[in-house]
Amino acid sequence: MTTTDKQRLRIAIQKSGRLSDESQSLFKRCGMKINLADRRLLAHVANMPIDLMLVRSSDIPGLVMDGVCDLGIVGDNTLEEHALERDLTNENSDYNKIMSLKFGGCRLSIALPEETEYKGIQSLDGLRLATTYPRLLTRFGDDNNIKFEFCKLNGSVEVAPRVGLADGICDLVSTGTTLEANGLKEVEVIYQSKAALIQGSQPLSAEKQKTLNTLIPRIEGVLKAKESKYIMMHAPKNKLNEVVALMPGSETPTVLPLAERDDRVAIHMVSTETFFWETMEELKELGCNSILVMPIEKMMG
Ligand SMILES: Nc1ncnc2c1ncn2[C@@H]1O[C@H](COP(=O)(O)OP(=O)(O)OP(=O)(O)O)[C@@H](O)[C@H]1O
Ligand SMILES: O=P(O)(O)OC[C@H]1O[C@H](OP(=O)(O)OP(=O)(O)O)[C@H](O)[C@@H]1O
Ligand SMILES: [Mg+2]
Repeated sequence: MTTTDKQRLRIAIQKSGRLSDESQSLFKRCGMKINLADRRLLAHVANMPIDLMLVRSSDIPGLVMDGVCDLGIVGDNTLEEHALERDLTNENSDYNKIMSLKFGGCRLSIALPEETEYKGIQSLDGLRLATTYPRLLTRFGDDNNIKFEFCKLNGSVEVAPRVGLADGICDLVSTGTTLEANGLKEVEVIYQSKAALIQGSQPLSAEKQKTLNTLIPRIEGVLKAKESKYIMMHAPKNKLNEVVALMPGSETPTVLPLAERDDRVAIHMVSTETFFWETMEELKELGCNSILVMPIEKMMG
């Protein structure tokens, strides 16, 4: 490893799968020019001292905990499962969660064949469940005083009950389509997950820390901008307070006069929460018109 390599912040992200596009696009929006040649597993960022390591998501917690990578983007589910596994074998399981990101939302749930009558948590005692997450499932069992048998599968978990491998499953659910397609019903949610940016517990060199200090506000800015909208409209001057009160998470609006209209003004403001059609309809009822809702690319300060 050259000295220059040592000064470059190394970040592990998923190579391909549910988190890979969002992870790359987050960093691109932070201004990184990523040199992603086909099949290259260590991508240099051309304009910042950062390298992206493209790996399986299940390897990311270990790479960060062992200090091979300085940072990583991984689902809470994978992270927590790996940490519990390492605790069991007395391996280092330390990490810092820098922030939760706003993608990769899913839940870890227990599901049973649709025809099984579900009689509450205690009725799960003694069942054999297929899962990729035996540690999280055991913790749920311990918290509820029940025991499971496992069948560890790393993919296609939903097929296990149909082929007689298990009584039910414990797997990730987002829309519920996969459960439905496999004749399963969700009976208990045991863990809620989102993608997270994590850091190893080892201190960073001064150069790497400097890069991280630049990167964090940029990520926060991108995440904030994602939910925020720039809103413009024309509003009746005498309804100004009611209009502003309707705006979700808005900061002080800019109020501008309109040429040749004393009774109406133009309002510009940033709304930091999801802006719904219903709000636009209410604004219209208050007499607003020319309502424009525009995406914001970056935010700072
Ligand atoms: N259906 C889903 N909807 C939203 N997020 C999901 C969904 N399934 C998984 N995830 C999240 O994305 C992460 C990666 O899932 P994905 O299926 O792409 O990879 P994997 O097969 O679990 O892992 P690996 O990269 O090790 O092969 C999961 O750990 C979870 O946090
Ligand atoms: O509730 P849904 O929206 O249907 O999503 C749930 C499915 O998504 C994940 O698998 P994925 O599609 O990532 O396939 P994999 O088994 O290859 O990881 C998860 O393991 C479920 O099978
Ligand atoms: Mg998957």
